[in-house]
Amino acid sequence: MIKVGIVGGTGYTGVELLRILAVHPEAEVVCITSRSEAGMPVADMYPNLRGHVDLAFSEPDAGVLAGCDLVFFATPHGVAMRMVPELMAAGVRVVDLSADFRLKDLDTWADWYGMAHESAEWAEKAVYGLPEVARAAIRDAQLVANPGCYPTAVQLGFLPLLEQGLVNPARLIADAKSGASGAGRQGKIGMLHGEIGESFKAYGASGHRHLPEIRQGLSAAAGKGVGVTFVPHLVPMIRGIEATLYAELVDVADFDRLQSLYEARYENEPFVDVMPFGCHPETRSVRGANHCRMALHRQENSNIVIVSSVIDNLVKGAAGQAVQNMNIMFGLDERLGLSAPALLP
Ligand SMILES: NC(=O)C1=CN([C@@H]2O[C@H](COP(=O)(O)OP(=O)(O)OC[C@H]3O[C@@H](n4cnc5c(N)ncnc54)[C@H](OP(=O)(O)O)[C@@H]3O)[C@@H](O)[C@H]2O)C=CC1
Ligand SMILES: CC(=O)N[C@@H](CCC(=O)OP(=O)(O)O)C(=O)O
Repeated sequence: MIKVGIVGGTGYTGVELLRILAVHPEAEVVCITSRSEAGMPVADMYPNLRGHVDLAFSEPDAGVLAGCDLVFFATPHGVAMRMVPELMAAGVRVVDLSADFRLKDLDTWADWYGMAHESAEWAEKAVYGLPEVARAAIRDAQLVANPGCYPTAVQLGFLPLLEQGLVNPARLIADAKSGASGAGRQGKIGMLHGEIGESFKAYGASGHRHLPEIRQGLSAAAGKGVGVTFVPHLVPMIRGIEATLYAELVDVADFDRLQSLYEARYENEPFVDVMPFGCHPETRSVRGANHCRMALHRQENSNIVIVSSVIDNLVKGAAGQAVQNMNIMFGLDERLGLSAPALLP
């Protein structure tokens, strides 16, 4: 059994980790932290876990965490970078769900996250944990930076086009929409039901912290710098991200082979589903599941390829992908604990 600790257990990604790990045959959660709720039984806060999780929340304790085989950080940015070096020294493996170790350029990180990075050594050594790109490196990593939710949907949708050099890398557009759970559980007026219900808006159009992360991943896939326009939107649903992606095909004759290219690229990926050409994947088809479901389109007589990519932001966009990474790191079947299909309706 893998002894697992979770730092930041009261947030949405923390409780999603618990939901998945509660039925994982090879992992046992031995500690789950919350400073504000220390002492409270987890199942009192989250009754869906009654009968599955007997633990109570506890204060983060470096000694207890150092006794784990793997620690997940489900904390706001700025927390993991301060605690990880000690865990690394103790030989613990870490999957960080926050953005602390995702960017390799630490000046860019500091600009977007509003603080200086405090662990340059581990930012360099961390492996960016998108399994569909970095499976071999994840297997050997001590520290995995779990990708952001929007970056997961956007990168998986664009990757085959960029890896094959089929599109103009300077003009990529990602028009993405997220449910409200993407903003976490802490109270904010802008996230109240009365504020977001029956409404729909763009935000971060002039720049969002996921833009450098998307640019970093897509540039690596293209083997050169890319130009991306990324605009996130907030939609009045709880879970889910839909990213509509646009790219200019260099040679329109390539439209004939795009579908088979995508199918071949993701043929052996247990969590990426390429639907038939022209389908419109729905977020509800991945709700609660670790899948990214996508489909390709061509708009009449144009050279624009459109990819629609959907994920559950809390699963493939966070906790599910984190458990997928844990499975890879420990040499387990990647699908362990993650095989449940989506909830419908
Ligand atoms: N929501 C989403 O869809 C996604 C979120 N993420 C990322 O995952 C991380 C967690 O997100 P989410 O679950 O939404 O966040 P929440 O804000 O809902 O929860 C944060 C958790 O971290 C704990 N925490 C806060 N500050 C500290 C601290 N200084 N030391 C220790 N624990 C602390 C909180 O408990 P307490 O204060 O009681 O200790 C709480 O349990 C974030 O970095 C987020 O950006 C990534 C992908 C998707
Ligand atoms: C709807 C909403 O507010 N979404 C969040 C992104 C989700 C998230 O938590 O970002 P990470 O994946 O980087 O942790 C935002 O726009 O900041």
